[in-house]
Amino acid sequence: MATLGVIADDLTGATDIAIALTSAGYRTTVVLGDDPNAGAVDTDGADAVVVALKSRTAPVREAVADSLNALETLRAAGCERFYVKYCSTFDSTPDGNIGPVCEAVLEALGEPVTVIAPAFPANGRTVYRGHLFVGDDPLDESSMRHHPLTPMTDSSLPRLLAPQVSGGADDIALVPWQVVVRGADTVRSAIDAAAASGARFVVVDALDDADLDTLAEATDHLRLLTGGSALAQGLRGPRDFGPSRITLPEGPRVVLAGSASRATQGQVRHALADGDGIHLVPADLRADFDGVVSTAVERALGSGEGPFVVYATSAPEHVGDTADAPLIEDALSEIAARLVAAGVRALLVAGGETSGAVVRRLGVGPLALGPEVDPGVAWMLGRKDGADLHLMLKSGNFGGEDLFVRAWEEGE
Ligand SMILES: Nc1ncnc2c1ncn2[C@@H]1O[C@H](COP(=O)(O)OP(=O)(O)O)[C@@H](O)[C@H]1O
Ligand SMILES: O=C(O)[C@@H](O)C(=O)COP(=O)(O)O
Repeated sequence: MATLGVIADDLTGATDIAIALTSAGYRTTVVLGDDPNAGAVDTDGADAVVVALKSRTAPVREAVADSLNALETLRAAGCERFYVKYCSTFDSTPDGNIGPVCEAVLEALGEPVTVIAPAFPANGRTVYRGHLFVGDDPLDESSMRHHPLTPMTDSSLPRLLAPQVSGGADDIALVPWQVVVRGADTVRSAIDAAAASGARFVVVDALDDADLDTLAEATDHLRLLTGGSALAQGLRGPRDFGPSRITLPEGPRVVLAGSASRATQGQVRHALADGDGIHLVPADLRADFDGVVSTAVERALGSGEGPFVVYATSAPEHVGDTADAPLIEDALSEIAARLVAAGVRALLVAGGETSGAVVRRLGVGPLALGPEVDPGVAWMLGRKDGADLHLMLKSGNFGGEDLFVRAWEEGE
């Protein structure tokens, strides 16, 4: 029976935390939240189950309902401890749903307090004095300021959270780094003291993995944790896994990049220098959706050794009207479906929303985790029409610049 249940707000986030949990010693299964069979998925033998939602940009009411449904699925699978996984860049405007989802899950569990811990040091996300940094920059000065769906204009986690929870600023406390370095017992006392004075959401600073290990130990009495994936690395699972291996099938090396994030833009440019690709332009899709999709599929199927990249964005000026986002997601999903129907058995998809759209269109069942290629990025193995399907679902901002080339060399 699984003991840890994770509610992840997007599919790449689900992959990311599945990687962290596996390295922490949990046998982990990822199920899609809107898979009609999700409730019946066989999670026997799993130590952790991750339900992947597509709720990051959903309206509050819908995100809360989906998250509470996921909680029920996890409880039915035998989970006793829970984790709400959101993005390490805390993608959530004042109308965002991170606060409402955390509050709803906390209340459904009848628990008094949880922590807010988006830090992911290996990918440059750190929290100091409650401010979230991306590399050298506060969140609101990073490329997240211009994200097409969740532009971030503040870096203070307490300030971002206050309008989203019912108790406002009084519901939120901060455990600063100066307390974190004093060790797990001190952090546990600080969290309990914050709860005793009425706070239900405790933001905890973290500059490196050691700080997150301290936090994981300090919170082993809490039934609900919330954060990015890196806090999960500090949890202690029951197993010790060796490195996992895969053999990628022969065939075109197709990358479907819907992400407009800076890391993806660099990866697209790097891959185009080594391979070939096609730029999806919303106006062209509106004029002749089927024609554009057919051309992309034909060219991808005929591509050679290098990666073939179908991309919506390779430069900041490509990011257009956010109203075009669903059109691009539809086009990339349709291209994926036609490629798989034509026999392609490995696809790399960049972007959380994009990955969610593609995987739902493909109708892939539960995903098993393969080797980690970069922090938070791994090949996953699903089944489609009775055959294996390898998927790399990459968070927009993750991965080295050569990832779209290197990913395919992993299983050679
Ligand atoms: N040129 C563009 N114009 C409008 N929307 C775009 C463009 N390029 C990408 N998008 C949309 O932006 C969103 C990017 O989100 P996502 O896939 O989650 O990437 P990330 O992981 O980088 O956040 C997708 O919905 C995608 O369709
Ligand atoms: O925590 C993270 O940064 C990732 O797991 C994640 O959720 C990234 O989301 P996308 O950038 O939308 O892929």
